[in-house]
Amino acid sequence: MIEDTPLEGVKVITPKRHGDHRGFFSESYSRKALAEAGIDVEFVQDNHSLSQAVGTVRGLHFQAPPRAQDKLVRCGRGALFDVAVDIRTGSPTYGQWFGAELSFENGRQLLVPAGFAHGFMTLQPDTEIVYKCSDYYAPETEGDLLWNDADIAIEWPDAGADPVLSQKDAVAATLKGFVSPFSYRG
Ligand SMILES: Cc1cn([C@H]2C[C@H](O)[C@@H](COP(=O)(O)OP(=O)(O)O[C@H]3O[C@H](C)C(=O)[C@H](O)[C@H]3O)O2)c(=O)[nH]c1=O
Repeated sequence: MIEDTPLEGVKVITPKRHGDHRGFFSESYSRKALAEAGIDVEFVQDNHSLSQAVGTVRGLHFQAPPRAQDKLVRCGRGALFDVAVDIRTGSPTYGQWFGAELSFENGRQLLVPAGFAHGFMTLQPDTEIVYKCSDYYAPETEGDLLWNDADIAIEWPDAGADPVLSQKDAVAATLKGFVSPFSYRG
């Protein structure tokens, strides 16, 4: 199932699970199935990270053009609140966010297109995130925005009362004064 969200191009994707007495089987990614739904992205790199503490926040991150990344995000173990923020200058939803709980249990995935910052907060210990990227890691093009920026005003779950952050994320830029490398092509 592929569901639209209020942000153009951000989709919630829930692949079918075939359950039986052993457990389940799911095609967690099919380029053909996505293309048939009008989502034609060539992913080239898979990322996998483990966050041990509940309330770990990673983000809000992006890579700037020409190394911008589309991401297809899922939760391999545990649960997390995954967020996309529209940072395309001129977009009618600039600065707006969409979030969804992704978990091993619900099998839900979030498609975060290039032009959107991405971040998440873990909701269970030892949560693993697995995501496909449409371009390779290019640290020289990385940008970030503060996870709790007052103007973006993401309604994070309570688990983030005392978040675990990287040093980089703790001092990320605010939306005020941010000059986006992305422009909206309506
Ligand atoms: C992103 C990345 C990182 N690394 C290395 C660089 C560091 O030595 C180590 C940790 O990197 P970082 O602290 O940037 O990892 P996260 O904080 O999880 O960053 C990611 O978190 C948010 C949610 C994202 O969507 C991005 O994919 C990415 O920015 O992995 C690599 O070798 N390749 C990579 O593609």
